[in-house]
Amino acid sequence: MLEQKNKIVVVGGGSWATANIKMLTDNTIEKELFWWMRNEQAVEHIKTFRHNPNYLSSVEIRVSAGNISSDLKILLKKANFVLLNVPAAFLKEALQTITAEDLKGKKIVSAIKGIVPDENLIIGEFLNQHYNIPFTDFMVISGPCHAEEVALEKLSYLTIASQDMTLAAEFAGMINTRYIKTIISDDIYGTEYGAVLKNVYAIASGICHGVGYGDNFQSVLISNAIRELERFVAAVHPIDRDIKESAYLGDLLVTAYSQFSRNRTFGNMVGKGYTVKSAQLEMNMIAEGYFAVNCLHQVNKQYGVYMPICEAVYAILYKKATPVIEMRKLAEKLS
Ligand SMILES: NC(=O)C1=CN([C@@H]2O[C@H](COP(=O)(O)OP(=O)(O)OC[C@H]3O[C@@H](n4cnc5c(N)ncnc54)[C@H](O)[C@@H]3O)[C@@H](O)[C@H]2O)C=CC1
Ligand SMILES: O=C(CO)COP(=O)(O)O
Repeated sequence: MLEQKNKIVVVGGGSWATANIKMLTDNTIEKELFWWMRNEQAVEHIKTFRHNPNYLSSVEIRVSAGNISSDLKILLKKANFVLLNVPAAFLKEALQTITAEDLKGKKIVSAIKGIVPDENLIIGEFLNQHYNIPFTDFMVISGPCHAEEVALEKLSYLTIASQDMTLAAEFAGMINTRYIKTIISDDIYGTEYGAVLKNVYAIASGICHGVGYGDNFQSVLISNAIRELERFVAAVHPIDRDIKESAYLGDLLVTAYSQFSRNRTFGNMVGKGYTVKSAQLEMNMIAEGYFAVNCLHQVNKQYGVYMPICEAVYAILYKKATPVIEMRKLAEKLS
């Protein structure tokens, strides 16, 4: 039997949350949306003016004013789907007022492309270990898709991954629109880790650009990056997958080359000589790869995968290695 109306709470107030709200409201399947963000001022602004003041401000928000709140616990009581959209580094903080009981029985979708710091866990693992979410109730939404292009209704493809493919198809049906096509997959580990890694490679791409390498070198860097990504996901979750699919290669390409990429922009600043702190302050947006590369460095101690690009980015961001020297050393290892 069809469950009444789907009720979805979107968690997070940044660009991707705003873009997801747009997709969900442009999609014609009947549903009720709730939106949580921590910033009270932004909540009041959106209720009054129907636009997010801080991110993707051009998007008209069509969520009932009464359904937008900074109280997550209350919103969760009304929802059967939860779409997580805060950067991984702030996920614990965002969920600090709730318990496993508040999420019990709900279907959780992660749109986060990061690793929870300190825990060194991807989102599915984190929710499973800390909130008892069964993997069969968990989905990942990923793929090459910048929020800014969603705002412009540029044709984009998203992959919904879940161990329960029927559930993935159900959620895909709730977000596809004229400009969003959906693909479903059962590879939650590869989809999550692939998205985490491509952010680090986009930082590497930005650093290279910042220190003066051209398109010729960038293409060699990225072709090495997809092989590094493939080695790592094969070590963590060895299943038969085609790394050329858009959730893996496509997402790497868009993030490494797009003008909209936060990770590439951040890397470019670091390559040009900004300190990590000053680049972060200047951006007002989050480059997930900065946090992820530290976590990956720890996680890979267990797997021992050869990851020269990740190690170069780690050395630059966490060990104060000089970008130009580190990139020269990396260039010797690429083929
Ligand atoms: N923006 C995009 O095009 C896409 C983003 N994603 C993923 O979506 C997730 C959310 O990223 P975006 O919406 O892009 O973020 P954003 O960079 O647009 O916005 C930053 C977000 O972080 C929050 N934030 C900043 N500092 C904070 C703090 N100290 N404590 C708590 N929260 C804080 C802000 O409230 C805001 O929600 C990330 O994992 C990202 O990788 C995935 C696909 C596309
Ligand atoms: O994941 C993204 C595009 O698919 C967004 O990447 P950035 O966070 O680097 O902007």
